[in-house]
Amino acid sequence: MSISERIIVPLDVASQEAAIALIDQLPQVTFWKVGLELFVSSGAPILTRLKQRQKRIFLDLKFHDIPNTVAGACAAAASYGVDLITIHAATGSAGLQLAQTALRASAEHAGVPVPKLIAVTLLTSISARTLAFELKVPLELPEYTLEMALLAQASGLAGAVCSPQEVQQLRQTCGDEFVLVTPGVRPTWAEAGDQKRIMTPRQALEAGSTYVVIGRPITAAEQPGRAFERICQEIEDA
Ligand SMILES: O=C(O)c1cc(=O)[nH]c(=O)n1[C@@H]1O[C@H](COP(=O)(O)O)[C@@H](O)[C@H]1O
Repeated sequence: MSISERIIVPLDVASQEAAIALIDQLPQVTFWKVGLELFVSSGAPILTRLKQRQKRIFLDLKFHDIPNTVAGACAAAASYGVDLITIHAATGSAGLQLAQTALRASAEHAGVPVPKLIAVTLLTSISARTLAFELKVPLELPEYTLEMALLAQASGLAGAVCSPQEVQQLRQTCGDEFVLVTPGVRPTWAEAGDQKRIMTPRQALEAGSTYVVIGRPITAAEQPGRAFERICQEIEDA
């Protein structure tokens, strides 16, 4: 995989028109993420538009519900023929297992490749302080994310989403085949914004990320194409 193929760019915009404009502005991006904002506002047609352009798709709807409901949602998502789908690890093993089984059956029935189901361990906007004092989780943050990744792996999932700060530990424990996707990635010249547990793209890939998700440093740049190229160059110069 080339460096540019390991960068997933989110289409965090509110309309299909805005999404298409961004896709056409960044022809060098091969892997796009469709998240809650765009999918809720525009629905599935954006997936068809991406496929027409031979793009890979990360359908990031972060499912979190009872087992029967997440399984149904994963089955529906899998039938679109996307590459990656997210679910919260906190759904628990019964839901994760049922979702994985339903997703596989649905993809096979639709005759599309089976998407990789990956579990969000802990959102990258959550700090150690918030985990302890708001969410009342009695584990240290690195231990909690590792436990969530192991739960996902034991439930048959293909990978996990974590911050770059935990990715090295997860890579060492979960092995080379486990897909690790890290948002919360910021070049030194970009603002952190609401992300709390950040690293640079190069550090994240060196620490073991399979893919990095980089949004606003690219999409909010004056020249998104140049920002994307600059990030690729900074990784390659390492
Ligand atoms: O699942 C995700 O992609 C995700 C998980 C997470 O823990 N943190 C996180 O930021 N994301 C997504 O990654 C993207 C990050 O965007 P930027 O902060 O603009 O780079 C957003 O689309 C988030 O929805």
